[in-house]
Amino acid sequence: MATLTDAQRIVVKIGSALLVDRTSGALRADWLRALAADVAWLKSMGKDVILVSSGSIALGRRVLGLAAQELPLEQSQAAAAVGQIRLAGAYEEALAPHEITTAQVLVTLEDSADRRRYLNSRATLETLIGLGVVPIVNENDTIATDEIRYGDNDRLAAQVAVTVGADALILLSDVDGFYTANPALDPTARRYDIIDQITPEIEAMAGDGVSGLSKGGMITKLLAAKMATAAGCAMAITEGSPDNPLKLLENGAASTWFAAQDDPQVARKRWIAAMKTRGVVSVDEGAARALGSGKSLLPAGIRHIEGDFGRGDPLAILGPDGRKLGQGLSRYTAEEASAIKGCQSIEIEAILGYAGRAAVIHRDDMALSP
Ligand SMILES: Nc1ncnc2c1ncn2[C@@H]1O[C@H](COP(=O)(O)OP(=O)(O)O)[C@@H](O)[C@H]1O
Ligand SMILES: N[C@@H](CCC(=O)OP(=O)(O)O)C(=O)O
Repeated sequence: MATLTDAQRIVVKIGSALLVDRTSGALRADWLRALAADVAWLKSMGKDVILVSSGSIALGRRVLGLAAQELPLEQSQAAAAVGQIRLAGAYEEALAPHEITTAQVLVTLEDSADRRRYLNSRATLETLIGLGVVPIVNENDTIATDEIRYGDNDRLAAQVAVTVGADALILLSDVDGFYTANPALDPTARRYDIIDQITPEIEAMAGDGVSGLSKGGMITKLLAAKMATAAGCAMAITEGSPDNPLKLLENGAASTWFAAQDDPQVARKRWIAAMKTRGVVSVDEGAARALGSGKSLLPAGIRHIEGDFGRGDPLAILGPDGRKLGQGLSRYTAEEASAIKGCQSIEIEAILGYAGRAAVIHRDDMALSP
């Protein structure tokens, strides 16, 4: 079974019901302080931690004095705008005593559907993580309308986990795992310790949530599990409400783990290899050798560029003899790539007029042919 200490990059999703007291609507500050201690413990082991936290609507509705039932879209957007400041502030305050810097990252469904925006958000998250920051991610509820929103943070958290190549996704919930039926309604329901495959039988066991503050229930958690595990990220559901839920999970607290189907890197490369290419980049002998030994493609090794492609589009990579070496995602447009081909990376800024990335195709975005 997967464990937290085995994972190097961990995404933790915190549901509204954990962060906000159900009756008073107030922030559960003591619980959050204990969670911050868990995050500090993981960071002290050299792990990368990304938090995906719900709670902006629940916090904001209390401040605005809005009713406890389902709000019309405009009101929930207003509540999110008010609550998100408090939400991010609360994490900053809780993690500061551990000398952990936080960053607020608000995303919408479109940020992952549009490849360019996806790559940009990936680069930002990667930079933050590299600087030791703990990103606090939520959906940008204030601007996301129904057609363009996830609406639940389970799938959003899975998307973040896939985007950053995490190897563990932990959903802290109000239930300690996945049961044969909704345990709130069926006292005979039994919990699974581990689920290797999400079969139609498993899917049929997932029901809605009943907490009133949350969205999605088990249905969105299973969708999240499918996304994460297919991309090589193991996922756990565990009860989040006791203090220090991550330490408890590591010490064997009840949970359900969904097994990763693949290594995250392998899954990502398979995804890239299956894309329809939008252009061609032909490279010289030296670059072909460099790619073969796992390096990124630098402008210096590029001979020709073909096609009309944008940043993030997939390109076929051809060797000097015209043989296809593989394919990868371009970090430049066709126009930019043509302008910098054959040049040293250090010259990019002078040629384009702005500082770009050193590689035209980064090795993480490249799948070489077998
Ligand atoms: N098969 C199942 N196993 C466990 N919980 C289930 C199942 N089907 C439905 N549920 C419900 O899903 C709830 C968890 O989802 P949700 O209320 O959305 O919480 P969260 O705030 O963590 O997103 C549980 O409390 C339970 O009522
Ligand atoms: N983005 C919304 C939360 C949506 C959501 O998924 O809520 P939950 O089921 O509590 O994780 C918010 O911050 O209020």
